[in-house]
Amino acid sequence: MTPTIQIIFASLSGRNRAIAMHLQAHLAAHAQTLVTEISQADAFTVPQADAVILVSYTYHDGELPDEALDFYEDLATVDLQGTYFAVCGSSSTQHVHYGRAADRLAQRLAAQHGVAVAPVLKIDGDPSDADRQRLAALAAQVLTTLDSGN
Ligand SMILES: Cc1cc2nc3c(=O)[nH]c(=O)nc-3n(C[C@H](O)[C@H](O)[C@H](O)COP(=O)(O)O)c2cc1C
Repeated sequence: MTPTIQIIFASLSGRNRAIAMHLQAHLAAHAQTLVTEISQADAFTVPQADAVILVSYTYHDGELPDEALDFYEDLATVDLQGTYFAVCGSSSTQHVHYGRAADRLAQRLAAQHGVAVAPVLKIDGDPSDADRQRLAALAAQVLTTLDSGN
């Protein structure tokens, strides 16, 4: 059966939106994909997908984006057993807490018993060609995991 993958992104200036679309482009031929901006995402429906990929920038002083807070809080009451996940995002090494929002999202997904398919993938600023390859590899890893898990 065709797996379903939800891609949820937070993006202020567009990098993480583009990353979400890039991931979708790699996944769409093999999975049913749904891309949602995080303030519009419903944490309670995440378990309906076979896998979820969160894509987020980091803001303030290593914090989650403001518009991600409701989703993050709601997630704390959701059982993600059997849901695979990956987290990635563009943030900036110019800041002390590089990409910490991505780490926090991954920790929350794991705390709710989601199954990580890969380590958090952090991108510094605009994705380079190498970063695009790492994103493609992440997408492939999600598909491989779903293929072997279903
Ligand atoms: C006010 C401000 C605070 C930021 N704080 C952090 C931070 O603490 N850690 C980090 O890794 N990046 C930080 N960033 C960098 C953003 O996460 C980075 O520019 C990211 O690529 C933005 O993604 P977007 O284009 O999807 O909005 C900050 C950026 C701004 C403008």
